[in-house]
Amino acid sequence: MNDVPPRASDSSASADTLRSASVSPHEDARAGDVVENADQETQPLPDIMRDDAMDEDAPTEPVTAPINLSSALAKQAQQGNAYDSLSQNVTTEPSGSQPRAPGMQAAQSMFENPPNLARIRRVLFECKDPIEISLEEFETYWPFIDNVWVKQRTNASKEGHCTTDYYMCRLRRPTHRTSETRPLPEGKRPRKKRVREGGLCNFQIKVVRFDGAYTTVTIARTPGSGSIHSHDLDYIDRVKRNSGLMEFARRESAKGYLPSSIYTKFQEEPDKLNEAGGRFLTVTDVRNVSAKWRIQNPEVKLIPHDGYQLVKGHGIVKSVGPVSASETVQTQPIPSASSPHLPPDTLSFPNFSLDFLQPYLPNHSEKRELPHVTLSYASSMDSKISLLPGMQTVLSGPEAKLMTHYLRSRHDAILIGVGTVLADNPGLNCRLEGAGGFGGLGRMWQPRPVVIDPMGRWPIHPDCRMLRTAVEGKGKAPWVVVSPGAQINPQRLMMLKGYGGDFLRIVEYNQNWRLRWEAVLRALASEGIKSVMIEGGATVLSELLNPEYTNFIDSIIVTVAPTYLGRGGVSVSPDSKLDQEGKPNAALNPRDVKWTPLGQNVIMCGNIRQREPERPEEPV
Ligand SMILES: NC(=O)C1=CN([C@@H]2O[C@H](COP(=O)(O)OP(=O)(O)OC[C@H]3O[C@@H](n4cnc5c(N)ncnc54)[C@H](O)[C@@H]3O)[C@@H](O)[C@H]2O)C=CC1
Ligand SMILES: Nc1nc(O)c(N)c(N[C@@H]2O[C@H](COP(=O)(O)O)[C@@H](O)[C@H]2O)n1
Repeated sequence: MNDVPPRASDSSASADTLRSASVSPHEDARAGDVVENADQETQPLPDIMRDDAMDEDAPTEPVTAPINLSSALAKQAQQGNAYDSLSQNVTTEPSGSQPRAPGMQAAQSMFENPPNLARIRRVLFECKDPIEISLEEFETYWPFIDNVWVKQRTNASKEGHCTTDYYMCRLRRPTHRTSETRPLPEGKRPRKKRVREGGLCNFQIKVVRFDGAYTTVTIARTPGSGSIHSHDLDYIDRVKRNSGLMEFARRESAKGYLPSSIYTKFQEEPDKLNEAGGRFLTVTDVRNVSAKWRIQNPEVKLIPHDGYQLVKGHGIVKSVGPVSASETVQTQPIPSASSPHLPPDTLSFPNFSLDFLQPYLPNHSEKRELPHVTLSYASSMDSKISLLPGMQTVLSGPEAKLMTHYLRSRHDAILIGVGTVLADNPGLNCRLEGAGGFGGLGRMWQPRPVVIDPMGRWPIHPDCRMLRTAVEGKGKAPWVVVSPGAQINPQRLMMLKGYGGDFLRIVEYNQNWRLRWEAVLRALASEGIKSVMIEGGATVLSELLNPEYTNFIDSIIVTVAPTYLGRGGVSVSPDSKLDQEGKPNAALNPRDVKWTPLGQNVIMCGNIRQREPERPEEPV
């Protein structure tokens, strides 16, 4: 299978696992480890410096005479523009100034976008014609497009009046480099690297600065360059953030604001954020900028912006009413009141206490190798989770449903087997009011759906609820865990990636030729997942309740429904167990068990794995 290439950072693991992949195939089982998940949301790709891409002797004169910025904009407007939003500002009015009602206070914007930024980014990305601009214009706009370009070399004229910088598109060169084995400075962790195939885009430009009576900068394609990029600007914006945008984040960090608060505030101005190339900005990007500032200012206690608060388990949420300093950390999120603008499937935030869940929930401050795993499903009195194989069956009452969505919001990922996807076509998002897409910002509280589909049985298409949910901004696109034998054609791969999802390839099997759960969990951990809620279905749950997996399962939260589904139903039941004398024994007894009535259901919470004792605070 070569449509999902191995990732450089996993080279040692994949080498091992590829060895075991030569063992004979089986429907649900192949050997392995993750080979790729090129989700680039949070990983700025390393800069690529070059050597051979440009021909030194190639003529460097532009083919046509350069035009200035306004002509370039006018020309672009005539040609029509496929992906600038209609709302983009086309005047030269600074985009920060919006008409205001008399007496209205202007809310402080996070952005100081220069005029026409979206369009000028496009002009500087496309470089259709040579363009001559003033030095001031260059210095204003270039930082917002510098993510596209990687400098190759500089030539200066003998008199020093003319400097030419040669750039190639970031996607010209592969990210994989042999310098990976270079020793790292003490205390530095190796950077997670993504492999990108080289030669993707042959777009090259030169930036000629001429210092005369006044300084001009000419930007033009070089003769060896392709006439267009092989991708759009969004693609690059997803791969790497530009430095103009990150400067806004740095300025807010220097005011002592929490990265999550800065990120939240950015998301409140989506037009300006997109205009500045920040559509794919992540909270990790902001954290990286903030971390640099904090090295110089370690004593500063970071705070949320005015009108926001840090809510345990949910990050930054908008405050309702005035918030005093002592209230900045609360245990209960307070969502805003229902509004007609919310989608019709919005669930109101539980107005009853869910504190009983707390001891069984992930503690993200805990340092651990594998994610916290919660098994959570709804069962009948006779341990059935559906009436018939492949038939979705409602067992949770309204209160238990809200609880399930709350649990989803408290986990980084929701995992199910492909049998459940085929039976239920689920959304697997959090639909509580206040979650991203339901009145919340970005993908706030939204977990990552993960589907175990070793042979690629799921016919993923844009109508699947998980993809529709992602497109509507109401959840994240799924990651599909496959084995090396899965036939994933490139169109399918590109389609899923286009939605923000991905395939994770696992090449490790257990003795029954099933994917090793430890490898699945490790793969998720390596993608930054700290907690996983496993919802089903019957095959997945029954397997994980067996003794060999109890070390990986932290807690179990079962919604028990007052009904018997009967013998034809689909059971959740681990294998039978015998004691040392060969007598039948209980297969599994959860510990620290608590039963809590919730509407017509009863919720059984228990621990499976021994919990780490709480570590005492380290003395300062
Ligand atoms: N009441 C509830 O809370 C829930 C009920 N369900 C119900 O469960 C039923 C579906 O259950 P199942 O058919 O058992 O499907 P399933 O969702 O457990 O998926 C089973 C499939 O997943 C893959 N798989 C799982 N673990 C694997 C491993 N370790 N290695 C390799 N492949 C692995 C295999 O392809 C296997 O055929 C549906 O009727 C659904 O409605 C599902 C989730 C929750
Ligand atoms: N907690 C719970 N109670 C039930 O009665 C159920 N049937 C399920 N099923 C699980 O929820 C998924 C559906 O999710 P969406 O509502 O589509 O987001 C389904 O696939 C099962 O995993 N769960």
